[in-house]
Amino acid sequence: MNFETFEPVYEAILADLGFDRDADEAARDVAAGLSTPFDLSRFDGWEGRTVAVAGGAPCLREDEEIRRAREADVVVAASTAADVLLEAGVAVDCLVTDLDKNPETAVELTERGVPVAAHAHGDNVPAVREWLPRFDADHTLTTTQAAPVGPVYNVGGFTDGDRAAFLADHAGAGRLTFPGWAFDDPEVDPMKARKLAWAARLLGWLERLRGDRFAVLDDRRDRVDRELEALLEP
Ligand SMILES: Nc1ncnc2c1ncn2[C@@H]1O[C@H](COP(=O)(O)OP(=O)(O)OP(=O)(O)O)[C@@H](O)[C@H]1O
Ligand SMILES: Nc1nc2c(c(=O)[nH]1)N=C(CO)CN2
Repeated sequence: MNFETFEPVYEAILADLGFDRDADEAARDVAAGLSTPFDLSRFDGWEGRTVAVAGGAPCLREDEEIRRAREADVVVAASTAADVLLEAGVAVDCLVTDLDKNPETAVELTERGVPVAAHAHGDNVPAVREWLPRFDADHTLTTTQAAPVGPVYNVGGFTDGDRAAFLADHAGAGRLTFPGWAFDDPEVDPMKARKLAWAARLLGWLERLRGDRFAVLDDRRDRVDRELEALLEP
């Protein structure tokens, strides 16, 4: 997805969650100064393949969810999903993170040559300054939710998990599966619940754009469809 397509939805997210576009742009610019270009053709091998987009819900630890990740051709892990999968012996092909929970895992993965998509936004500039320089730049894709500049990319998405799905889609992924997702997780705080509601809308948008249906949305599709009608109406 290009930024022009993403921008109206991005603006709606900012308005709903009270985040500031100027702060996102400032974070992007800090990240740009600490980044080198990343060749996205590196993900060409994902084309047409089954990609598991692993989320950070507690259910990821269940055997069935681990199995779904293991069976995929490619595993893209959002944030802490990487630690759970690595512990279970499932190889991770890419980590998508905004650096707030497991940056040490990200350092380790880039050192092993596994690409990490590191996201800069208005509320994580200290983490960007601290951690980006520690990553192996050859294996670091820097992302923003604002307009892309130079070595900082935006292929759509907001939370780590849905950004991972947009990245997989951008790379031409075939089937997408979603182990470790729970939109109605009673354990999360109110802000996280609102972010998860956006993750659901963004995945709903992505499945429409792909002409696809993600089983992970089956219990929530009516609600997401209603919300998308309001969001995407001209
Ligand atoms: N119940 C859930 N709790 C947390 N994350 C979930 C859940 N269900 C799906 N996810 C997806 O998994 C991703 C990784 O979750 P995790 O809690 O490990 O990371 P996070 O660093 O807090 O994510 P973010 O910063 O994007 O909120 C989230 O970004 C979200 O897209
Ligand atoms: N400005 C801002 N942007 C974000 C934030 C956040 O807390 N602040 N959290 C995200 C995923 O959790 C993604 N983007």
